[in-house]
Amino acid sequence: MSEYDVTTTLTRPETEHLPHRHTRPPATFGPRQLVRNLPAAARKLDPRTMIKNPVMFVVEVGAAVSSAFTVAHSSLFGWLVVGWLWFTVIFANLAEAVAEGRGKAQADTLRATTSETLARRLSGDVEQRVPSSELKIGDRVVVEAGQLIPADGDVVEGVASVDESAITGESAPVIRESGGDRSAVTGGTTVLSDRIVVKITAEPGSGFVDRMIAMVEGAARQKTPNEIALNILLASLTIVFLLAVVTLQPFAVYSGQAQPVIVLIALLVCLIPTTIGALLSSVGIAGMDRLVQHNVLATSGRAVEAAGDVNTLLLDKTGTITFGNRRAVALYPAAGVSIERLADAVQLSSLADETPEGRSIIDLVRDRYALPDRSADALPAAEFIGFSAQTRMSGVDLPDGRRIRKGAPSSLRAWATESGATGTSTIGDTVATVSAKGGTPLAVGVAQDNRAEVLGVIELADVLKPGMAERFAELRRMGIRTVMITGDNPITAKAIAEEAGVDDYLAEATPEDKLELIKNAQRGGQLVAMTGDGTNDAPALAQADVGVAMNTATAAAKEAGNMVDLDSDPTKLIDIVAIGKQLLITRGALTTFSIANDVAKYFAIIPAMFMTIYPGLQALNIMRLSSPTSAILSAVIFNALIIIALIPLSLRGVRYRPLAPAAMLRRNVLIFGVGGLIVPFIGIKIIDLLVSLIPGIG
Ligand SMILES: Nc1ncnc2c1ncn2[C@@H]1O[C@H](COP(=O)(O)OP(=O)(O)OP(=O)(O)O)[C@@H](O)[C@H]1O
Ligand SMILES: [K+]
Ligand SMILES: [Mg+2]
Repeated sequence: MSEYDVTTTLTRPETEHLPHRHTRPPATFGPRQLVRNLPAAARKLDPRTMIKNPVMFVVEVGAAVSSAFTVAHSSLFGWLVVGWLWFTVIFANLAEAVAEGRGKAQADTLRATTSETLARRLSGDVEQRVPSSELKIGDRVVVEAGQLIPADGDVVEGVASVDESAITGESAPVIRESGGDRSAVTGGTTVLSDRIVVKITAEPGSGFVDRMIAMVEGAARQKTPNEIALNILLASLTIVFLLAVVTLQPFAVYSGQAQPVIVLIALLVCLIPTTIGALLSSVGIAGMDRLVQHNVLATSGRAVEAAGDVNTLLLDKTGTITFGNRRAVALYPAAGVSIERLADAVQLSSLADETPEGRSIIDLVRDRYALPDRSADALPAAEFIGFSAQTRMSGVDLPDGRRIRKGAPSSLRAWATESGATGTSTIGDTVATVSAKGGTPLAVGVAQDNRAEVLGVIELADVLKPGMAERFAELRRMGIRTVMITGDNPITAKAIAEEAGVDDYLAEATPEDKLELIKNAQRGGQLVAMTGDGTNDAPALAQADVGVAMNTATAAAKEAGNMVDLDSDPTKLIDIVAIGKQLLITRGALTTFSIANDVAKYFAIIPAMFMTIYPGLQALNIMRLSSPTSAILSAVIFNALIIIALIPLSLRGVRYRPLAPAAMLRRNVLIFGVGGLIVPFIGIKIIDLLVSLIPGIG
């Protein structure tokens, strides 16, 4: 094996890829937020909005009926109950409004990037200045240093460094270039150097940032299947309690003490699961919001929940585990082939290869082998074959009948054999050596008149992002298996997999293989997360339960996934999983608390309510509440205040600890179940002591 060039220096990896733990400061929560969001909470009183939350809708109807009843039979007790019933509804709306309000602040910052600019649209080679709002999909625009990119698109010409801090909050510039997996640019970001031509892929107003705004504002939020199921359960409980309260009345009538409507309504509101009914949606919104703080944008609440239960993580190699700027660093001719002949073939095969790999090959050949500077235009009759992830090859068919190809060694060998190559290839050793150090070998071959020959190998080098091994170990501790999937050959895959510390790898994977792997895992009951950046990852990103596209990814990949990591850090999944788990635990804890709470209220107030009718119940009245009216009013007040008291928990989430699920469950049932049973007794008693001081109540 001969080695000609190992001195080519690697381009410095982009800082954008470094897995830094970028977090935005969490929004603070205090009484001021509550007051500021009161108007928004009041707007939500519209019954058409309320009906989406059946439990709180029942409370609103109850409050309205009580109001009418109290107008007819005015009493201090009546007006106090009516007031607190309306507070209950408003507090629930406040929880949601506060959660949404935090997103609005994010949205305002983002909206600043969507301002109108003058775009330099190309028609043919002529430049026209048009307002960015008039751009259409498919338009090509020129953007130069210092200018704003007018809308989302793909770079089709040139390389530039771009300042994306407006959306990522990260000030280090990123490289965007045509051809590869780093071609996508976002409207509202600024070109810092050079000149690029961008082909618009989204109409202004429906681009990435616009979708981000809709997401963080909650406008695009839909209830997840879990939330819908829980809502159905809560609605059913509400009906059960409604029946229970209604059937109380015949007993009361029988004993000559028919209860006023307002008392029955108050009792009903106390018994139905208002706590979780009020906080359910803010828990979901807060989960999304916590992701934004970690620089992750989720487009589906369902994905956030699924993240909490993920047990397999698939990762693309190039651009995800490695930096993704694979550069050609050396050429190795096969035995009996001169370096000049190899270099010439390599150049011809790459003249029209617009991938970053292809361009780096041209740079290498020109810099190191001083070949005559050919351009694709100088070979008008040549037919260039672009790279595809399916063929794993690219090349050229020349007018003289020669067909040159370069590509993954296995694909190239198959092509060479098909094209008439005889004898064994002499590049095996080189392929093995390059692969063993984690590089990507590309084999080069030529075919003419039923004869084909393998000419040598190009070495592409790529660098692992730092800190991968420790973070994959952390994922392992969380019970998540990591699998690297790559289009690269098995030896390269093995070398990188070992260095990165993933549990398993799949090499020579086509986009279909990636998709199939995910479907198989899902059939086996696994919940699968996938991170990737390439257009060839898009089908897999779409199929995965949690599809996280790197921010550096192509538009297709970003579109297909249900999350985008603005930091392009594949190990961000650790945070995503923790946030998902926290969301599930918080919701479970609040549901447990809410139901335990309601049961306790039943036993706290029923004896007090009926003690004058059935003096025997006095024995059960362990709380010694001062009077039936005081008992009922206290329970209603407690029921409303507990919502306000738990808003911070619903926004912040229950503290997540990496415990086994069973231990976690036990812990939560204990704290929130038992807590939910005890707290009302104490709370209602204290409120009763205060309320009984009011003349006419006690
Ligand atoms: N420009 C190119 N011309 C010819 N062959 C290429 C070119 N770029 C890559 N290849 C070959 O095709 C294989 C698949 O490349 P691709 O970028 O699709 O990988 P992938 O499936 O995205 O996996 P990963 O990104 O994890 O490496 C590479 O391993 C390489 O052998
Ligand atoms: K309740
Ligand atoms: Mg890729």
